[in-house]
Amino acid sequence: MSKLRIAEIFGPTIQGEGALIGEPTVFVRSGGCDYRCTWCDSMHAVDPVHRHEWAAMTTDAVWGEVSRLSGGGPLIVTLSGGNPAIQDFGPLIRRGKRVGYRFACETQGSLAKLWFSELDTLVLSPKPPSSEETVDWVAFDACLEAAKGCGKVVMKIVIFDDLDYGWARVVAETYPDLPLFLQPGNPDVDPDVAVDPQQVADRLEWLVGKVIEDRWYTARVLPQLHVLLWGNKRGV
Ligand SMILES: C[S@@+](CC[C@H](N)C(=O)[O-])C[C@H]1O[C@@H](n2cnc3c(N)ncnc32)[C@H](O)[C@@H]1O
Ligand SMILES: Nc1nc2[nH]cc(C(=O)O)c2c(=O)[nH]1
Ligand code: SF4
Ligand SMILES: [Mg+2]
Repeated sequence: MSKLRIAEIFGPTIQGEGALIGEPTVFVRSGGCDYRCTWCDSMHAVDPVHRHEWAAMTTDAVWGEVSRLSGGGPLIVTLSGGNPAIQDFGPLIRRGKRVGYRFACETQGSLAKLWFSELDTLVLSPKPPSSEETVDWVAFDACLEAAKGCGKVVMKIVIFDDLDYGWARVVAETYPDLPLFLQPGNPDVDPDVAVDPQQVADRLEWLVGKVIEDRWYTARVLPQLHVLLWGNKRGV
């Protein structure tokens, strides 16, 4: 049986971002990503220099760890990374759903997978200009197509500056049916550097101000709750 490359499995903690904010969840963070966002807060799951820290695990082993951490659950399992869409999480989703677990996945929308249709929530997070990545919208649309049958699909856009904000406005107009979540970018991605809560609040206030000024009433603006609580610490 082929193995999954796993950077870390942790929780239960709360989902700190987006549509499921505040909900208890166990994270399965896969290793490897087809992007290199300048401000990625999870480079330990992206850069192959960390490959030796990633474990090759069978679906059964991943499931065993999720089950142990959640004390038998059920709860919602969040697949993140890196880009989880590089790998086949279908068997894990089916294993968990048999016993009442639900599954969410965070991905940038660059690779479509058939197993998206088996998720409860798919979070697509196309990357704005500040990431220095370029979105392949054909691939993004293929993700939407693959997700047909999934409970719900939402879009979450990270905003660092005015350019990102303007970009997000255009993207939102292109995808009016996707519930939209905006989150301010966190420039402090070093896990050993403390995050200043006042700066987090200032960035949030800046973004809220812009959304309200523009009467952009379909956008929901949220902070990264885990960053407020724990900074960029790993495993929370
Ligand atoms: C680490 S990514 C992993 C999943 C997938 N590769 C993606 O980017 O959607 C998880 C989420 O964190 C967001 N993120 C990453 N770095 C961030 C930062 N410095 N500030 C705010 N959000 C960030 C991403 O945009 C994405 O929504
Ligand atoms: N608590 C918590 N919430 C999160 N939401 C998205 C995360 C991610 O890195 O994908 C994340 C994370 O790493 N921790
Ligand atoms: S796509 Fe996600 S995991 Fe990959 S580099 Fe960008 S933020 Fe990091
Ligand atoms: Mg994160």
